[in-house]
Amino acid sequence: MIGARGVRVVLDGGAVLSDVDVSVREGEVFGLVGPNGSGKTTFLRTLYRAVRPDAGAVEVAGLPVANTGRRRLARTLAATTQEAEHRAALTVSEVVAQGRVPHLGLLEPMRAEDRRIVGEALVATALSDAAGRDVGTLSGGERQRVAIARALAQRPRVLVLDEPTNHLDLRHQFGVLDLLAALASDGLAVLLTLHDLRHAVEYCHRIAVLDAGRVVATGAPAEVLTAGLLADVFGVRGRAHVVDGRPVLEIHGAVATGPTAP
Ligand SMILES: Nc1ncnc2c1ncn2[C@@H]1O[C@H](COP(=O)(O)OP(=O)(O)OP(=O)(O)O)[C@@H](O)[C@H]1O
Repeated sequence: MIGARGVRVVLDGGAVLSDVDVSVREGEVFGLVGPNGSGKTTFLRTLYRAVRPDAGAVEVAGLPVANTGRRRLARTLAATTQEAEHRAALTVSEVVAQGRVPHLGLLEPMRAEDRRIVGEALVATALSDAAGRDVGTLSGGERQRVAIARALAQRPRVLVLDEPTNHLDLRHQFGVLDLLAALASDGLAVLLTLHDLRHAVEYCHRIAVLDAGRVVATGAPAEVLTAGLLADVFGVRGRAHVVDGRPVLEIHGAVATGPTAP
């Protein structure tokens, strides 16, 4: 559903992504992990045309992103971003209803079917009780869920989420991850960035590890997150292993850095 080959992105004269290959299949939760500044957000931005690769090709559900109009793309791919969004005086349900725009004709009002889909997105994100609230009055975590609900209302085949568990309390972190797992098992391709590697191990079918703009490993999380990779890329001591058939990640702390020379 997502196919990126040889992607290179240069920003301000520096290579932010080099030779990135990522493929995400239908029905898969795919995690993009890596330290701060490794290029995760920039890669996601290439998928919805916010960043144009300097080399390589990106396809979403068979559509070449470079030659596909935003509206056509938005009927296939929905994204939630980390960028602050300022929406003056809109209610939660009005924001979620924006997800239907790519499916409507110009100035065409929402149909009963669209309203049903918006209602389902609110239920899926536990926001039905907040439907009439002004988004400006919501907490960071609630706004995160609104963004996910709007993406779901797009009824995409591919869902791309930048740190969807950011700002969420523990219950809602697992709520969102369980929801994404359920959506993937219904056939959606889900690509997300994550900082919590335990979530990556527990929820992702596969991950790609980005380090300084390059993919250094791709595969099942428990196989990829070796002690050596955790130390080299993330600077932590730990390992992933399988306990009672379930992958588990142990992290014991930061890699000790020796005393700095005077
Ligand atoms: N518009 C831009 N112009 C110049 N450099 C940029 C721009 N956007 C991002 N960068 C740089 O590209 C690199 C990768 O940034 P990116 O946001 O993709 O990383 P990330 O892995 O998502 O980081 P984080 O985990 O901190 O969110 C960083 O060094 C960043 O400073």
